[in-house]
Amino acid sequence: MSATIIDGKAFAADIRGRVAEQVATLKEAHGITPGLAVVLVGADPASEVYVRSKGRMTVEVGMESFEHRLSEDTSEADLMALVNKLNADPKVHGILVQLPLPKHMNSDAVINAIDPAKDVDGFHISNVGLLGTGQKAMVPCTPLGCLMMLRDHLGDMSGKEAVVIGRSNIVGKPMAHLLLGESCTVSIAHSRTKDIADVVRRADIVVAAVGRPKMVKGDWIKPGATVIDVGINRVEAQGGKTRLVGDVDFDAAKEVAGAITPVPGGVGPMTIACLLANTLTAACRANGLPEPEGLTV
Ligand SMILES: Nc1nc(=O)c2c([nH]1)NC[C@@H]1CN(c3ccc(C(=O)N[C@@H](CCC(=O)O)C(=O)O)cc3)C=[N+]21
Repeated sequence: MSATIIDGKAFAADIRGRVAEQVATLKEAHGITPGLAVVLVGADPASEVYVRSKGRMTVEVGMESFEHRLSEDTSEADLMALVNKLNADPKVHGILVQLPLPKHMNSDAVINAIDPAKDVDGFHISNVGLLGTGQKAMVPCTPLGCLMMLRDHLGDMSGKEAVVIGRSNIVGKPMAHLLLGESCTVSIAHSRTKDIADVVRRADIVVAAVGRPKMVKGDWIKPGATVIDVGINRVEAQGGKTRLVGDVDFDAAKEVAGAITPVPGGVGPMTIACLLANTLTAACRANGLPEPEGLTV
């Protein structure tokens, strides 16, 4: 038996279409154009690619895109000054400071300087606390995208065993909170987990977010489980080229799983779609308007 392949690319395009419709309505009915500011410090080539595609898709859904590129040796004080300026700018509804930041900066301090209402990454301590206590928050884009795919594929998840592999602040921990919100029984496995294969084998839902290529083996997967692969690992391929692989051994896992997301074309495109959804949500909330439909938790 071969698993259903969850098409994140198509799903993300659908979400962007829904965002675009609601942006058009917001413009017509209220004269509001949602704006997203992306700040990139330094010139990491991978980050450049993501920032460019974020900017393009922001414009495609009818929003305003503001890109700020700062040199690698920018001081933390100068970055903070930019964040404060964006906080005060009424045309900016969402702010994303691309991570990782250069080593001389304190990322926590920078993130926590963002107005929580504009924190479309959902990384501010205030949003983390709101999510952790089940209150209305800005939800981090990657876990939100994973949840949307899970809801679409499974519907009701209550009582299911979910195992999140990875305990990062940007994926693992918020993902666990979202799954708890769906009434799953949630475990978080990580590098120190004993008998990780056995822990993963109990899962009806596996979310792999460790950043280690093909770490999750086919025989770790319970037959019929739903597998969400968050990993985006660039590895050497033939002819001196590189290619992207996930944290899951896809070819083996797809023979056992009920459904699985591919890499590329799975979680990655959903992350950007959810960033746009969060920006729309932020613009609605900033103007006291109802939440966009079908785009929030
Ligand atoms: N403050 C902040 N927020 C982020 O959300 C953030 C960040 N910093 N830093 C970097 C990571 C990475 N990230 C990705 C988004 C989309 C794809 C994506 O669309 N990937 C495509 C493939 C792209 C390719 O071919 O390289 C896919 O998986 O199909 C990947 C990675 C967001 N990040």
